[in-house]
Amino acid sequence: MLAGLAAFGALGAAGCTRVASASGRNGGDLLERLRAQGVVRLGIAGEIPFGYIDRDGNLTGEAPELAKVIFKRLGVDRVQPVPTEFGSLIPGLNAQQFDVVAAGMYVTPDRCAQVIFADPDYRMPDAFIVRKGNPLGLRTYADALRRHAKAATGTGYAQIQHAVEAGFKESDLVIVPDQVAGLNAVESGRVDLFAATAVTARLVARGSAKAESTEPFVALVDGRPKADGGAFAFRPTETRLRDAFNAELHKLRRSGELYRVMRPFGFTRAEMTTLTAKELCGS
Ligand SMILES: CC1=N[C@H](C(=O)O)[C@@H](O)CN1
Repeated sequence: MLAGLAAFGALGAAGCTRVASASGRNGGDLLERLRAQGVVRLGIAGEIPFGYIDRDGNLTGEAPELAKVIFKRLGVDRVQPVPTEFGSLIPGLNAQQFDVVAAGMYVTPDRCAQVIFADPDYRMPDAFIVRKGNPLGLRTYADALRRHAKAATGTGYAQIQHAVEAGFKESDLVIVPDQVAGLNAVESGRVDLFAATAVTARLVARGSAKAESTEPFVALVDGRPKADGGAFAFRPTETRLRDAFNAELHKLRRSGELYRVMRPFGFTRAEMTTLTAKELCGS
């Protein structure tokens, strides 16, 4: 199920851009349009297990699989991937390159100023990829700061903020395109750690002879543990689509099907959550 990630570069979505209809801009009828088209375009970031293309060329991951179930219930039969870098997901969504972000994106106040989120479908701590044996003993951002570790994370990742909250200067962080580049940077010794979601770190380091993932840990904000939950993101005008999506998500959660969809991707009951987007947006 967790088959390898097809190589993604920073694929643009050229050719996918289209001009929003007036009603699309004011949030009127995207759901109706998607129903008529029979297809919804999902922005993904090539990250196992969240959203990726498997070795057979098929779109999968917790978010696309959930999207398939939910959009079918909403009357949209097909999903179509639009791969891009994680840091390009919000700009791509707002530039109409795809209809929804299906990449397990954390709901953060900064992002809530740019997009609207469904409620989180999972919660997750961070972890590091470090050299085998963890020679610097890096278990948290505070450890990494104390040990003057060279820290890396991915473009646009929430972990940039987590590291900065712990005292790192943003300009001292090495920002790489994705988790595969992060693993390579650790393996080659260019950096001491790559910070990611715990499940990303675990899965990308699995099988590496030179690197391993640390135990999961919760990032701190203002000295307090930070709750991180990942969700689908929509353009700010698309409240009707977001609300319809949310209603189906809640039904799946209540019936236990949400967990059944997510479990094959390495999620456990500990990662299921009742956090809301509103709570995580801070409003
Ligand atoms: C699924 C995911 N979440 C984090 C974020 O939302 O920034 C980053 O670690 C990138 N990948």
